[in-house]
Amino acid sequence: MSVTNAQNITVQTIGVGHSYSGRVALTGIDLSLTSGTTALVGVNGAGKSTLLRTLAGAQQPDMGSVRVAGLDPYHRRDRRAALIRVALMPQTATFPGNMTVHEVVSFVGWMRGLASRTAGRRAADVIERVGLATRSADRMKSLSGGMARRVALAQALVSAPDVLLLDEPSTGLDPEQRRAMVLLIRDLDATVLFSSHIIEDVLDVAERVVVLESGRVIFDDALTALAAAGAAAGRCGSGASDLEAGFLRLVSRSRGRES
Ligand SMILES: Nc1ncnc2c1ncn2[C@@H]1O[C@H](COP(=O)(O)OP(=O)(O)OP(=O)(O)O)[C@@H](O)[C@H]1O
Repeated sequence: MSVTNAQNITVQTIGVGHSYSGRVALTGIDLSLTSGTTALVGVNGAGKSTLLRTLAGAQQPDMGSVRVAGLDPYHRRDRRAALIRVALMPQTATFPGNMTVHEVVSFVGWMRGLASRTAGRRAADVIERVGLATRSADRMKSLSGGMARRVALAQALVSAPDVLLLDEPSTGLDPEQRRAMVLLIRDLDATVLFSSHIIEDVLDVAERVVVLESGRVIFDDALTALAAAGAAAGRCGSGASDLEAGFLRLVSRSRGRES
């Protein structure tokens, strides 16, 4: 079953491949994402971060092409217009420790083309949305790791991009913060692709799941289809366990084909 709407594609990859010093990270990736939330899952080293950076215009692939709202983020003519539409929350982010939370978020808004007053206002809004309003005037060096993750999300949200790419957004958060992050992602009005190792997060948020294994897409369908595959294999009967069983079954089948 296809879960994309060909008329409303906001991000697309065509035959994308990438290697690092001969080690293949991505190969033959054809993906179309439209509005809604998609989870990107895979074991360590499957290629998730590489794919997210590639879609964000942050890492030019060796092969194939990327389109954001029909624009090529790696072509000089389109790059500026494409990059305004897409934002990446990276897996690890570093911040200048002496800048305040409000300054680091509004600065990113300004860098992404907002007038400075608008950037300041939007920064205050998104800082509130990520639950850090009371820390807005604090210096970044005074924040915990989990709070810094939420600042990274606020930076991604500040320019209200059409496409949000979130690299393991809930990693390093305590259960309460994780829950808040999940609810926030669920309410985003954008095309969202987020990577995660936490199967409950996928269950709570995503409509669609893309599974990467050794740089290839081995599954791209509705969440319910992955859970159904897991239930058939393991007869678990609980959502998260069915998803996990579906995921493990896919990965082991894919590895069986390779060996
Ligand atoms: N900058 C880099 N230089 C060399 N190899 C890299 C680099 N970044 C990633 N790789 C390699 O590319 C492959 C895919 O890595 P990537 O970080 O995209 O996977 P991932 O699915 O995000 O992993 P994780 O879940 O551990 O974050 C891995 O084999 C990794 O070792």
